[in-house]
This record gives sequence, C-alpha cells and structure tokens, in this order.
Amino acid sequence: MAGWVLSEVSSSRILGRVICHRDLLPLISLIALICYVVVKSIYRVYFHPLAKYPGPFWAKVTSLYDFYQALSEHRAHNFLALHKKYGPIVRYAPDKLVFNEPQAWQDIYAYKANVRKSDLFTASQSNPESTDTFSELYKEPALKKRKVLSYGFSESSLRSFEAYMLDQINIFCRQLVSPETEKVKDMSLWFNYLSYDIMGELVFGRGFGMLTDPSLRYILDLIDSTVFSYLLGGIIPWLHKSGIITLLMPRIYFMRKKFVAESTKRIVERIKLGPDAVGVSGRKDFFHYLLNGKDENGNPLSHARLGAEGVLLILAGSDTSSASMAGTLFYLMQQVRCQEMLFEELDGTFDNVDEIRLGDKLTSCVYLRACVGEALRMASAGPGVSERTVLKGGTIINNEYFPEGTTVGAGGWATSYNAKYIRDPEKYWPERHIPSEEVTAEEVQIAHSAYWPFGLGARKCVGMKVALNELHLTIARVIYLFEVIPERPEEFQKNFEILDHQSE
Ligand code: HEM
Repeated sequence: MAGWVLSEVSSSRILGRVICHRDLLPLISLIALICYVVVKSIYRVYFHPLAKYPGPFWAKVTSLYDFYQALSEHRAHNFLALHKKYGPIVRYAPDKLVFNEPQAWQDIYAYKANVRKSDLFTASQSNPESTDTFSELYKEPALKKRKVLSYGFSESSLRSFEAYMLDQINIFCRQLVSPETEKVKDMSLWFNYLSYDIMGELVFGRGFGMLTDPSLRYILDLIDSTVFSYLLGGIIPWLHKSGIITLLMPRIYFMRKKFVAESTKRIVERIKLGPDAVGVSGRKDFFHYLLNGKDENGNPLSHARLGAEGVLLILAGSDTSSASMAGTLFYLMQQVRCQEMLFEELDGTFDNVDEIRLGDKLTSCVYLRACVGEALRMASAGPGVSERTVLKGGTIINNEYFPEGTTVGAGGWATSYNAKYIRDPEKYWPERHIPSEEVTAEEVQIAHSAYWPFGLGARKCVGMKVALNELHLTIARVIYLFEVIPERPEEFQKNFEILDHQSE
C-alpha cells in the first residue's frame, strides 16, 4: 500500500515537471535554434573546408547574402567588386567559390571537368514531368538531350532560319522610322520585341507579334519574371522546392506560371499541325526538327519533353540575344568613331541593304564581328556565374584541389574585365580583336582566353551560331540604314548595365 502511495506521489511530480517543460518549450526551442545557428556560423566561418578563402563575412555565414545580391538585381556587378576587393578566388556563399582567371574557365567547364551543373539549375525546370536540356545536371544525359536539339541547329536548319530572321529584321527596321511608332525609341525594348519575334518564328513558325502589336508586349514581363524566379529559386533550392518562395514572392511566380501556360498553348497548337508542317515558302521551324527527331531511347519526343524544350528555347534564345544587340548599339552610340568605321566597312562591302545576308560577304566584315564580339565581352548576357558542383574524386582548379560537393564557377564579367588579361578592360575597343601593328596576335589570343560569352565545354551554348547570325544581320542592317544617336548623351558616360531583372 505504502508502495502505491509512493509511486503515485512520484508520478504526479514527474507529471508536474513535464507540464512545466511544455510551458518552456518555445523558449527551449528558440535557445536551441540560436545555439544551432551560432555553432553552424562559427563552423562555416572558421572550420569549414572553404574557410581559408576570402569573402564577405555574411557570405560565409549564409546563402541569404547571395540571395540578397540577386534580389537587388546587381549580383553580377557584385562579383566584379568582390574580385577587386578579395582577389582571384572569392567565397560568395558558404559552400561556393567564384574565380576570375582564364585557367579556371578551362578547369571548371572544359569537356572533361569532373563537375555537374549545381542545384541552382533545378529551379529552372519548367515541366515537372520532363527535364529540359538546360536544367539537366549531369553531363551524360545532357549530351543525349543536346543531340536531340542539334537536329534544329544543323547547317540546313540554320539556312532555313535566315529567312525568318530577315523577315523580322525588315519589320524591325521599318518600325524604327514608322510615323506610327514613338519618335525616340528605347532600343533595349525594341531589341526585345525583335528577338522574341524572331524566336517565336524559329521555334513555332509564328512570331509573338510584338514588333507590330503593342497589346502583345505584356509577355516581356512574364519572361522577365520567369528568368528572375529561376535565379532566386536556384540560389536557395530548398526555398524553391518547399514552395516558400512562391509565398514570399507570389507575383513573380504567378507571372512564371502564366508564361509557361501561354508557351504551352502555342506548343500544343504547333504540335497539332504535325511534323510535316512548314511555313511560308516551305520554311521549317525548330518544332519541325523536334517532331521528326527521336529521344535518347529512339522514341518520338513526348509532349512533356517538347513543351519543356520549347519553353527553354524561347527563354534561352531571346533575352540573351536582345541584351547583346542592345549592348552593341549602346557602345556604337557611345563611340561614334566605331560606328563610323563600321558603316564604312558595310558600305564598302554591300551595294544595298538586301545584300546583307549570311554568306561570304558578311563573314568578310571583320570589323562588324569585332564590334559585336567586344560588346559580348563588355556586356555579356550571362554576366554572372554558371555554377558547377564538384563530383566524387574532387578536382583541380588553378592548381588547387577542391573536394566533392564544392560549388565553383568562373565569373563572366569578373574575368572579361580582368586587367591582367585585357588591356584597358573598361574601354570599348573592337580593335583588340583584330591583330595589327597595335595589337599582337598573342594579345588577341590572351584576351579571348578571358571571355566566354557562350560558355565552353560540354554545356556551352547550343544556339551560338543562331545568336551570332541574328546579331550580325541585325547590327549590320541597322548601321547600314541609320545613324544612331543617343537622346540623352549623359547616360552614355556610364557603362551598359545588365541587371538580374525583376519586372515591374
Ligand atoms: C547572344 C546570345 C546568347 C548568349 C550570350 C548565350 C549564352 C549561353 C551560355 C553562357 C550558356 C551556357 C550556360 C552554362 O554553362 O550553364 C548557354 C546555354 C544554352 N543556350 Fe545560349 N546564349 C545565347 C543565345 C542562344 C540561342 C539563340 C539559343 C537557342 C536558339 C540558345 C540556347 C541555349 C541552350 C539550349 C543552352 C543550354 C545548353 C546546355 O545546358 O547544355 N542560346 N547559352
């Protein structure tokens, strides 16, 4: 009996303690969380395998530093500033390093590099049922996917694309001086209209109609938001995967959804037309090649896959080209001498504007290619860092060993503005690409080792030839037809800015 009483007493005491602990639970959890954060921060700053690499304090502690830079739209500018402050290797997130040396480009991106794309790319998967080429993390499956895309980039398809491009470039040039359009043009926007209309034609055989119909230009905002969501969601993948970012930034995710829905509608319409459909004068679009192609297992491409690749092509091929065209025109307006020299070259090569087409004559325009190439160096459309994660066995970068799991990248701008390899990197100087008495062939070669606007290695841009054709044709025709002058010259004292864009 006495034993029973005792045990009742002790059990009620124990119960009492449990209730008391429950009251304290939030406090205890908070203290535990603070301890966890403090211990983890101390570990990351002082004991982490990357602790010896310099970088801002908060970047070592949390990825929120990088997230904030992206949110401020100046992530790529920041990489440049970080290298100026900390040197050739900078820790910009707890487990991430960025380099600004040409050797690092080779070590990180060359075909045999022991890396995969980082988890940042998972945020750009537009269709959960099918991963597109760009978002495929590992090299082997990505190469198989690229093979499917390559049908659309063959020499014969590039030839059929020229007619699409010229149609749109002609409309663009007419609109530039049409009395029905505004007198002074925001050329960044107009290049946007042009490049999306070109990509619409190339991919679906039907442009977006932005050049001629202002009511259709709303799609630009959708695309801006989609790309921005890829970046933000990729920097902190768990924010993206858990859906928290959708709650934090409902607008950009709503716009992204709308863009995917609109593109899917077009893709479905195009698929309905079937593999044999051709456009004006028997022209073939990208979907003609994709619908006639086979996937990596020898089967026709699934609709999910066609949808994912269609969305990818529009995104990968339009913003990039329009930013590069706008950059080239910016510098040609800033450096009137270069614009005049380019005009002289074109005027000496072509008898009229319709002669400006792909072929030997255009290829012979060395100065044109240098003007575009120099703009791609100074205002690359991929100015940030394309991240890679080191695979099992580690890898050597710039003669240093990095273990599995480290995320690394070479900065686009950070390298192409590196004064160690580029003379006067802040100066737009197309001549640096042409060997002459002033510039040795070796200097040209060194400069070219420091900038890779289309990337390099197994994952370099598959659309490079399409993009260069578009850039050369457009810039040549615009400069041949018009003298382009700035409305507000004071704005041209600064450099051309490419931002990680968040649409208004
Ligand atoms: C001036 C215009 C362009 C620039 C500067 C550019 C730049 C790039 C860069 C730097 C990459 C590599 C990204 C990485 O390494 O992670 C890339 C990949 C890619 N680009 Fe482009 N691009 C341009 C135009 C185009 C066009 C016109 C198309 C399509 C018609 C295109 C399709 C792609 C695709 C599909 C990939 C993914 C390749 C892969 O992951 O294996 N790009 N681009």
